[in-house]
Amino acid sequence: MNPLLRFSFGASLGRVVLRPGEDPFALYEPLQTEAHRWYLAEGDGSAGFGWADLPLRSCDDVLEAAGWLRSFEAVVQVGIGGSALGNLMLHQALLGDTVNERGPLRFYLADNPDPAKVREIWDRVKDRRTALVGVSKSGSTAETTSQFLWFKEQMECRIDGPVGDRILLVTDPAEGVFRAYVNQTGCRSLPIPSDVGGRYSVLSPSGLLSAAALGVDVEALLCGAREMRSFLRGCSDRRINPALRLAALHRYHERQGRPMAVFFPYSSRLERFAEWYAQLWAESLGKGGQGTTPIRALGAIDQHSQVQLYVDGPDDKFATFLHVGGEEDLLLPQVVDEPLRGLSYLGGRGLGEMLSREARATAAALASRGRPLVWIDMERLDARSLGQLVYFYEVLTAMVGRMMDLNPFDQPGVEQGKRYTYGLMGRKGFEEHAVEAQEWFARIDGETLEGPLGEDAEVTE
Ligand SMILES: O=P(O)(O)OC[C@H]1O[C@](O)(CO)[C@@H](O)[C@@H]1O
Repeated sequence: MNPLLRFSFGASLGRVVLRPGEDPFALYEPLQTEAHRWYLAEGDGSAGFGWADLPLRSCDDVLEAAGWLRSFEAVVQVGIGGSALGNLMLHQALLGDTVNERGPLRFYLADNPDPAKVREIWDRVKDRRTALVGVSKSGSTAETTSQFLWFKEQMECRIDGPVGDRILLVTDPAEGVFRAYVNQTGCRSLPIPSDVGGRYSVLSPSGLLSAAALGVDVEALLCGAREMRSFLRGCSDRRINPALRLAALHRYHERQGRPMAVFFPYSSRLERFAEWYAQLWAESLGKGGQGTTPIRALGAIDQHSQVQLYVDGPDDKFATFLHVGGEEDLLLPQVVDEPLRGLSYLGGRGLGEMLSREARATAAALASRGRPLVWIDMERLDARSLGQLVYFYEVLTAMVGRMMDLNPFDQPGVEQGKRYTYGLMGRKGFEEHAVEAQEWFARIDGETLEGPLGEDAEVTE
């Protein structure tokens, strides 16, 4: 078994109604076996499977470009979705939220095209020697390309010399506007391999570049991913392979009327991992009327927010607890002040010890109500173990998609919105989409209540 992650499935079935002799794992046996065969065959050559071999790719080009980025004082990365969430996830998990306060290189991610946010980033970097990194698999996403244009223009107005000397684009090797810009200007670039989709690209230069520039050991990250890859490929026993087991449980609980998949890490450093997971899960598996909704939770914060609903609300969720060990603990003092005597049970205990016990307590509370869950123990959180976890979730998601008989690598529902946006922004060739979007929106708008709320309304207590 893999050394850094341990999976416990014991309490995971919860209070489900089983017919005599029914075994949820047995129910899915043929699908599990087929999904594993499909994974080993790398999707039988179907598009989008390039992520599976990313851990085998050399990262020399990333390390070289990261060295170049470190010659700047600040980096602005424009990118969204899979071209942003992986970066934020790696930075938080391995460098902490205060990385900008510590390091000589400041990093800002311009994902949402919100003018206030963009202005704020610019105000922070405009007086520094700044590099502009554009990350986009397609090289055409409007949120990313628009911000690229804006930051490039600001930089052009402010610096001497060609702005291209400060630009690096991470994009498809052959297609898209970003690639055309690289070909035309000769600016620096790194590839996102053509058969790797955005949300599966964190182990490609898309996710690795900023992490390496800020000091993450990306070789250790890839090493962890390689370890998980060999483990999951080598273990075809569906009762031992944790990805196969968990895939069957996710399917089972969806079919049992639990359309929500809660991801509940007990570590502030994994809050963004939950966001990264949510995109991977939702975009890969929400198709054709199927799919479970990923819910981001954080221990212990959500004990004081969502847990009431998980324990006492409808039995419609399947939770994954992720417990992290090996962290530095902070010891609490013995309580001597008279008025604080009621807290003496905390004296001499650790904060980390408490967080860890709270994870157990919450999982136990759910189990006591028959709510299904799976428990993952991470021996410690470092680049290697995170590489294992990332790769595990990519394989799990892909295999669940295969068991659902859908394509886990496309996103037709998102593309519809993208086409409407292009149309509404006046992009040539998307005129019909603009008309269609306006027609649909008119129907939504048509339902607006007449008059501003409160003006004519009689308020009765
Ligand atoms: O990297 P790109 O091509 O700019 O895409 C950004 C994001 O947009 C999507 O295509 C749709 O949201 C995601 O899958 C992707 O991560």
